[in-house]
Amino acid sequence: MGQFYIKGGIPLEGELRVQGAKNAVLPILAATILNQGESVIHNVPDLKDVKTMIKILESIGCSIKKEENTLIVNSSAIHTNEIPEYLVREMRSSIILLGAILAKHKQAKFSYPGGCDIGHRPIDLHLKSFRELGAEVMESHGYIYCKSNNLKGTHIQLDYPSVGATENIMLAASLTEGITIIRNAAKEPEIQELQNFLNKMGCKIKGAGSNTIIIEGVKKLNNVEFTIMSDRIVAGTFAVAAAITGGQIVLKDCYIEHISSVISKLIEAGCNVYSIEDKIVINSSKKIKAVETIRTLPYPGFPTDMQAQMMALMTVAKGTSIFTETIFENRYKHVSQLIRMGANINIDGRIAVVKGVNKLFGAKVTATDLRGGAALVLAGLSAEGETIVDNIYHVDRGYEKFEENLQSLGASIIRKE
Ligand SMILES: CC(=O)N[C@H]1[C@@H](OP(=O)(O)OP(=O)(O)OC[C@H]2O[C@@H](n3ccc(=O)[nH]c3=O)[C@H](O)[C@@H]2O)O[C@H](CO)[C@@H](O)[C@@H]1O
Ligand SMILES: C=C(OP(=O)(O)O)C(=O)O
Repeated sequence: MGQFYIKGGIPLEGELRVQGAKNAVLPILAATILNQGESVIHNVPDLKDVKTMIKILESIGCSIKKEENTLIVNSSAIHTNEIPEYLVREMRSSIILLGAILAKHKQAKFSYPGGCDIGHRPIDLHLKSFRELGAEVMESHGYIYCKSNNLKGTHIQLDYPSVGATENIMLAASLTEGITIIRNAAKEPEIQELQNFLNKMGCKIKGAGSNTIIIEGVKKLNNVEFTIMSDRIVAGTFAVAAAITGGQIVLKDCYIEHISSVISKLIEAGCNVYSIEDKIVINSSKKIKAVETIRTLPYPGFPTDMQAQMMALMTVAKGTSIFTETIFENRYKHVSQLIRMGANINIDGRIAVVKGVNKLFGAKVTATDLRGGAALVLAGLSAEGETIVDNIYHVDRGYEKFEENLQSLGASIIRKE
């Protein structure tokens, strides 16, 4: 399953280019099946989830060429709308293919998606929206059966601004006759990125980034070439790595406005953070102050995908921080592992109270999910002695060359298979 061996206590220093965004590239890869032609996608991060998405696309008949960080997807010879169950179960994002397959192939059979164990993660909003668009959706024996001969543009009011449901509706509606309006849509930058990609392919979508998205269905799409934006969660993770080690780093090719909620907490914690063009500079003196409250919220609120990493930082801050995880009900699995390293954390339901300690101590810990695993690596970088993080395949879902990038900033971290 792989392990990281980390020797803590080295302040990180240097410059790093931030990888392409996982949560942008996955729905965009799903969207490549819409044009029945060629999509050239640059800045694709080399991640386990991307490899799974490639396998899924190949399993339905797409041909894919990889040239370094560029993928060329040809979707002209898709021969089935059934995706092998073991691939669907490998990651949550497989569900996004349902919207694309419905739009293009009018029929789909799917099992429920898998992914990290961070909560129940229902897909009721996705399925309700497909029904509102006119699809027949049936759930039986663990499978979802969808038929969509009569899709029609409509008004969809989401009960919650779900990222995945918003993306799925955009994909399903893009080739659907009429106008679809999504209200209470998710506003994440990855939604805007999907809109940019789809419009470059010939779709007519506007409003992404606001809570109302308007999709005018079109009949045919064209070939497309697109470059994936940088990953705001990876940028945030490295910013915290600098903060927790008392380091000074520069992150290149990223947009500070995408992580302003994280940056404002780092500034509150005593770090000096600013941006110059597409670079973010983070200076930390290691005298971290506790941030009183951290409440995860849909964008532009504090991202749930940064909660674990920020908690690792608060374990060594002066004072007490209170975390409220409002998005996923089971996203505190890293807490028991941080406690093994000497952290003082108490959980009551969705609240975690973190009392800062002077230092953490190296220990053998287990990654239980993607961001929780990254948080343990950050804790290890600051801890006294050696930390061994087990089950790092979780971390490989979202971080390209994680240990190599940390090494380039001076960290002592090696991978053992
Ligand atoms: C690949 C990707 O982009 N993943 C991101 C996406 O996940 P994902 O798209 O799964 O997240 P959602 O925004 O859909 O989920 C947010 C909340 O809504 C609930 N919900 C969602 C759909 C639904 O049909 N019913 C329902 O109740 C979920 O259980 C969760 O409590 O957004 C999350 C929230 O920012 C991030 O943590 C994930 O990294
Ligand atoms: C939870 C995450 O991803 P996914 O939705 O792909 O499980 C994440 O990126 O932190």
